[in-house]
This record gives sequence, C-alpha cells and structure tokens, in this order.
Amino acid sequence: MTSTDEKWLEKKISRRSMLKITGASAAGAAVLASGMGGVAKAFGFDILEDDATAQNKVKFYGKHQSGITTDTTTHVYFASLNVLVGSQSELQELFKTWTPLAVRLMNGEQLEEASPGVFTPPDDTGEAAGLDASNLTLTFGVGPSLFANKKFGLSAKRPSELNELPHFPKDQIADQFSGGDICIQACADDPQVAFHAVRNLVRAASGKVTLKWTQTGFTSTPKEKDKKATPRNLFAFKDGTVNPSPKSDIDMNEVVWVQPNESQSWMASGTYLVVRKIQMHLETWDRTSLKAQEDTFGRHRDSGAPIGKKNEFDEVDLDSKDATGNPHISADSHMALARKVKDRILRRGFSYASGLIDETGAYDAGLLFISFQKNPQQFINIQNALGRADKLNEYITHRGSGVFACFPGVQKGSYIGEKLFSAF
Ligand SMILES: C=CC1=C(C)c2cc3[nH]c(cc4nc(cc5[nH]c(cc1n2)c(C)c5CCC(=O)O)C(CCC(=O)O)=C4C)c(C)c3C=C
Ligand SMILES: [Fe+2]
Repeated sequence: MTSTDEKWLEKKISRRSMLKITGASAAGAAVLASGMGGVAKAFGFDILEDDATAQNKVKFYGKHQSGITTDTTTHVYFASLNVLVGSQSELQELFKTWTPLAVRLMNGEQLEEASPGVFTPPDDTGEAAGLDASNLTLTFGVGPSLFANKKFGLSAKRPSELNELPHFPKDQIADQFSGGDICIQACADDPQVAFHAVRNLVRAASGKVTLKWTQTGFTSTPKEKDKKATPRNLFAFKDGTVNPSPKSDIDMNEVVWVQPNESQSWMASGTYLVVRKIQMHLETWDRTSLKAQEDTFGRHRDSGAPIGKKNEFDEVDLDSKDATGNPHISADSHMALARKVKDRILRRGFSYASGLIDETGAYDAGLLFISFQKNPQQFINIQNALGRADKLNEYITHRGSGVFACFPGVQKGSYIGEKLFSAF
C-alpha cells in the first residue's frame, strides 16, 4: 500500500467508524486493525496523547488516576454503573474502549469528526462543543459486586479489604443510591463538561453497562487575601480544614496510595473511594442557634477556628476549658469524635441540591461525601467513632453508599484497569 493509499484509508475509515467497530465486536476490530498497519496505531488505544496545548487541562496519563489528588474542581458528576457483559474479556474490552475516549474528553476534544455523516447519530452528543477541557478529571473504580459476579472470574483478584460497607448506626441507605460494579467520578470546573463526559462514556458502552445511580455535586472555593480558602458546606461551616495535603507525597503515601505489598498487586498506586450521599436537614439547621451549631462541629462558624481559638488552623486542644470550667469543645462534637481514632482519610466532598424529597417537601440537599484512603477500614473506623454519639446526627441522614477500588494510573500504551486483568 502506498502512503497516499494509507492516508486515504485513514480518512475513509474514520475514528467514528473504528469506535463503532470496537463497540460492535472487539475481536473483529482486532482482526481488522492488524491488517491496517498505521491505521491500527492511529485508532488504537495506545496512541492518543495528552494535549499539552489544551486549555485548563489535567493530564490523563500518570502514576495515579486524576481526580484524587489533582486540584479540586467546582463540579462533580458521579456515576455508578452495573456491567451487562458476560465475560472477563468483554469487561477488559470495555475499559480499552473507554481509554482513548477518556484521553480525548480530558483534552477537551470532541469525539466527533469535523464533518459527521448525517444519516447516523453523531458520535459525540455535542453539548460540550466550544467548551474547553475545564480541568476535567475521570476516576474509574470497581466495586465488590464485580468480583462477586462469577461470570468475570475475578474472585481471586478481589482485595480482601474491598467489601460492601457495613451498616452504621442511623443509616437509612436506599438501594437506589448504593453500590454498583463500576464508578466513574467526573470532576470539572464546568457542570456540562462533567456530565458530557459520563454521558458519552456510558453511550460508547451502550448495551454493556447500565447506570445504577448518579449524583451531581458542587463546591466553591472562596479566596482570602488572594489565596484559596477552605470551601464551606451547606451548613456554612468551613469543611476540609483538617485534611492530609494532596501536595505532600509523604501524606499521600501514608493515607491514600496503596503501596506495593499492601493489597493485591494490581492495586499498587491505586486507592479506595468511599462515597456517601448524606442528606443535610437544612430546615432543622436553620432553626438552630449559632451556639448549638458551633457546638455541633466544635468549631466557630465564621472563622472555622476551634471553639475558644481565633484562627482556622489554630491547634485543637480538646481539654481547653472556658471561664466557667466547661470544655470549649464538647466530647460529642463532630470534630472531637472524628479525632478520636488515629486513622486519616482524604476528604474530597461536594455539596448537592437535587430538588425536594417528595414525601416531606424538604430540600433534597446535602453532602456527596467522597473520601480516598488506602484501605476502606480507615473510613469505617472514623464512621464507627462518630457512631450514635455525633451531635451532627440530629441534622443529617446517610441515604447512599458505595466503595470502589480505584485503579492505579494509566501509562501511555496501556489502558484503564490493565493491571487487574494482567496480574496473576
Ligand atoms: C466518616 C467520615 C466522615 C463523615 C461521614 C463526615 C460527614 C460530615 N462532615 C461534615 C462537616 C465537617 N466535618 C469536619 C471534620 C471532619 N470530618 C471527618 C470525617 C467525616 N465527616 C473528619 C476526619 C474530620 C476532621 C477531624 C479532625 O481531625 O479535626 C468539619 C470541621 C472542619 C474540617 O476539619 O473539615 C466539618 C465542618 C458534614 C456536614 C458531614 C455530613 C453531612
Ligand atoms: Fe466531617
């Protein structure tokens, strides 16, 4: 084949066709691809690059997945999916299909030819056209149910620490906001970009996955003296003051990243994501005195300082007493209880406001709590310490739950989750 022929073929067998082929039959695509030399490379999962020239772009390739220690964004679209395919190889193929799409989405590119055919649906659903990458991050994880499903033959690869979360006191977890075989956390500084990413990934896997539950979320980072300040939750308190630093490798290796030999080998440099959909009873909160609000957390609302102190980052002294000899911070405040255990987690939550609860007319609003830790037990220990005692319980209800093993990052030439399928 001459190079002109090859160029023509590349143009003719466009990326959209290739995506359709891989969608229809991975084996067929492999055969076709192997006979096409340059075309196979051009459309294969291993050739796509992070676009260094893209605006507001986070890198796809790296030691760790994005969306965990990368800068927080203003929006999230969190999706939990169930898998419909019937074998491990089809599951593997699914992640191969998603890999080049994820690179393109994080580059802020359309999944579409410049002049698509008019007699087929467009490849890209189109709503992100004209928007840049908006710091989109995509984080993929797999839940315990995937390993329990015999048809995937992955039971021996299940990390022993990956189990459905236990029932905690006062939990009111609904199946409609819980579990899932796969999670995709799409974070972006534009809600439409985050939604578009999940919508197009799910669409490219049509017939192979089904959405189980989804949740949007938002957060805003105020600036104080030109520096990023701690965001406030819907109870107006600074949320995230005491958190390990994503910029510190020491902190992240201790708290978040699975180290070699700490779990199944395929999890090295990965992490576990815990998600909880926590309704916050805004109406009750708004009828509560400022003093009782501050006692609930053990911190002052405006400054974020520990009660009795002036500044947000002042040292917490749980034994300090006021003029009458009473402790400044009550023992059953959220902060005091959360500090009782030595476990640490990286909290990266978002607020949500999703209309009203039908039965009560109350706001369906709260915290999409997301934490990353090298072992879900870290979360479990803290949640158990909060237990029934937490003053905050009066104002919140846990409604949704999930735990997912997030793969390590993807190296160029590889694909999402490759280590799960290759490690034995
Ligand atoms: C099991 C883990 C946690 C859940 C669930 C949780 C829910 C939850 N938290 C807030 C608001 C605040 N949390 C704060 C501190 C804090 N929370 C946790 C853990 C969980 N929170 C930890 C580990 C900590 C840090 C404790 C410490 O070492 O000091 C605070 C104080 C400010 C801060 O440090 O971020 C607030 C405010 C809400 C509203 C909520 C459920 C809706
Ligand atoms: Fe908290």
